[in-house]
Amino acid sequence: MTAQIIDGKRIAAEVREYLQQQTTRRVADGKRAPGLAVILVGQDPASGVYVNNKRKACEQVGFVSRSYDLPENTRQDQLLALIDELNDAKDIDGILVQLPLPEHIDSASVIEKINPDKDVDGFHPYNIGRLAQRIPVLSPCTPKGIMTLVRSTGVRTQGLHAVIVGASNIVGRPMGLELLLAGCTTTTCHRFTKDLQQHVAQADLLIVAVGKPGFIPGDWIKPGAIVIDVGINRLENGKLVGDVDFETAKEQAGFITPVPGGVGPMTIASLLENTLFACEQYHR
Ligand SMILES: NC(=O)C1=CN([C@@H]2O[C@H](COP(=O)(O)OP(=O)(O)OC[C@H]3O[C@@H](n4cnc5c(N)ncnc54)[C@H](OP(=O)(O)O)[C@@H]3O)[C@@H](O)[C@H]2O)C=CC1
Ligand SMILES: Nc1nc(=O)c2c([nH]1)NC[C@@H]1CN(c3ccc(C(=O)N[C@@H](CCC(=O)O)C(=O)O)cc3)C=[N+]21
Repeated sequence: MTAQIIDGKRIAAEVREYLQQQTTRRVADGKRAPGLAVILVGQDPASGVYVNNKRKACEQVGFVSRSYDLPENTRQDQLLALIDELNDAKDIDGILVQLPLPEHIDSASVIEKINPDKDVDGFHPYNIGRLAQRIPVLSPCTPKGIMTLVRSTGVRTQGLHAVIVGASNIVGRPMGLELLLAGCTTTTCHRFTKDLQQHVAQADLLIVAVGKPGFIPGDWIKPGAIVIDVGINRLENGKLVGDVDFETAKEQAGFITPVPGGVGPMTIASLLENTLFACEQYHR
């Protein structure tokens, strides 16, 4: 069996197309375009690429994007002061602080400083709490984008056994919540999980977000499963690969996302969706 490829690049382009139409309509109605502020502290090359992709996507759909590239040695109080200023800015609907932050800055304090109404990453404890209670919310972009990809397969999520490998704040844990809300029976695996292979083999829907190239071999995967590979790993030869061994996995899975061109573009599309939502819901 050869898996159907879930084309995240195409689905993300469709979402952006819709957002562009909505933005054009807003502006024609005399309203302002949604505005996103993106803050990058330091020079991490990978973060630089993602941040640029976000800025480009904003421009493409007609949003206003404001960029703040701060030096590595920025103090926490300076970053918090900038967030305060953006919390008050009338033309800014979303604030994104690229993670990871340099070690001398406490990311939890930074995230909590963002006005929850402008927290388009959906990382603020208020928004995570709302998500857990199924109240419409700004929800974390990667899990949100993955839900769009899963729905694109046409497979009903209710009753599926979803196995998530990785339990980070930004992907694994909120992913478990989203899938629980979608009616899946969920298992979240992490560093201390015993017999990972046995859990993976039971997954009708497998989400992998660990950050280790080829971490999940194809022959662990249940035949016909939906496989979502979140990992972004740059090999020494420059090639970008996921956490799942794609070549062997596509012979087992029913559906699979590629890297690149799978989850990554959807994360950005979901960020734009959240920015429009924040604009319409909170700051019309
Ligand atoms: N495509 C996209 O849009 C995005 C891609 N990414 C990519 O996804 C990957 C994961 O990112 P992120 O969640 O931020 O990473 P983190 O490093 O924050 O989290 C990794 C998770 O994997 C778990 N883990 C590590 N080793 C093992 C192991 N041997 N067995 C089981 N679990 C293990 C960790 O467990 P523990 O909690 O016990 O430490 C942790 O929960 C990275 O490659 C990142 O670049 C991330 C965000 C968005
Ligand atoms: N506050 C915050 N919010 C985030 O959402 C966030 C973050 N910090 N820190 C880092 C991770 C990672 N992440 C990605 C976004 C886009 C691609 C992406 O566009 N990927 C392309 C390829 C990119 C490339 O060529 O390197 C693809 O998979 O096709 C990847 C990864 C968002 N994250």
